[in-house]
Amino acid sequence: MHATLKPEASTSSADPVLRVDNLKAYYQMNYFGVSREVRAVDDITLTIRRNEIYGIAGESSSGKSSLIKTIAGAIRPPLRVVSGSVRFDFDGRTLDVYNDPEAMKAARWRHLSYVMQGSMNVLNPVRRVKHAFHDFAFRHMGLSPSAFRARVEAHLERIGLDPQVLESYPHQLSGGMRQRLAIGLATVCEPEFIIADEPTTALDVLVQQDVLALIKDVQMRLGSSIIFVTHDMTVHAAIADRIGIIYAGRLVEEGPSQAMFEQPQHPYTAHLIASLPRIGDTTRRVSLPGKPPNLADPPSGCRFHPRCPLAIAKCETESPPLVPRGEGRVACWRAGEVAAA
Ligand SMILES: Nc1ncnc2c1ncn2[C@@H]1O[C@H](COP(=O)(O)OP(=O)(O)OP(=O)(O)O)[C@@H](O)[C@H]1O
Repeated sequence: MHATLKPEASTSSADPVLRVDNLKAYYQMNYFGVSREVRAVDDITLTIRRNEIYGIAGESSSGKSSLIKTIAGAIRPPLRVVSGSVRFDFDGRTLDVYNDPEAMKAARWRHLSYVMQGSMNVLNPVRRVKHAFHDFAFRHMGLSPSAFRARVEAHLERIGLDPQVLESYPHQLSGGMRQRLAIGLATVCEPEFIIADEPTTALDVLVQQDVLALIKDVQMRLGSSIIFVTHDMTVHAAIADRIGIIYAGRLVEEGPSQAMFEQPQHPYTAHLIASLPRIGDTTRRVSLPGKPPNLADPPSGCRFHPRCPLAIAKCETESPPLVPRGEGRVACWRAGEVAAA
């Protein structure tokens, strides 16, 4: 076991392991000589505690993947960090993702791992699965080749895979097995922090349940923190301790999942919850009018106001700050008037 990877005795589960402060990350675009900025991550501040599963929700193009890539330090042009910071606390030391590239490189896989969107397809189709484990994890574990193989085999067994899969080629495995392997790869070094982008989206419902149970199990066993993205609120309900709701590049609500499902504070969250199908309820789900805004030219004031059933004049001109409310935070001038879904 990596004794140094575990939180020190003096740390408690209330300590933040990730602090994101006033983070802005924009796509710098150039169309026929005209430059534009797509404000995909626009002034996000959040913290994640040890042993916590934090879900990020929001509709397509709201900026979820851009946020999570920026947190993972996995951005490439045209996306760039404009301001703000992303800091992890590993083993009592602060890792400043955008100011310490060497420490970031050393932390990858060992302290911090990233299951990117479509990661079940990252396995090289012409190489046996064992090579992926070797390429990603061997140098971080400080083990002899035979001890490393034994460790990987034990890990695969724990996550419900026959160690024989190491000798397979990716095309010989089902989508669910490949997604399990992607999670296996991300967790074999027992990282303190796991970042996952849509880890279950491409899977059918039964396999999805299986993979969710696996993520939860790995998190409980390792005591890791997880931040994950999905647009699927039922997945958040199943595994997230807290949820952050993103709308047009901004965090508009955050809180413990149960409280959020019982009493959403933002009209957009109320809509996301109300649009979920319910067993036995045959009434039509109401869809939200309009489209998500263009992030190169977002609406003034509250970005949700053109689609909001509660909007008043102030919402068009003044952007509501994200302020504490109940057990979480919300950015809405009319938060007290949002009806439970
Ligand atoms: N490579 C890119 N170049 C320019 N703009 C981009 C790029 N990737 C994403 N965007 C824009 O950034 C904004 C946020 O996109 P992002 O993919 O982060 O949203 P998302 O919430 O993860 O969506 P989805 O659920 O569909 O993956 C969108 O307006 C999108 O068009």
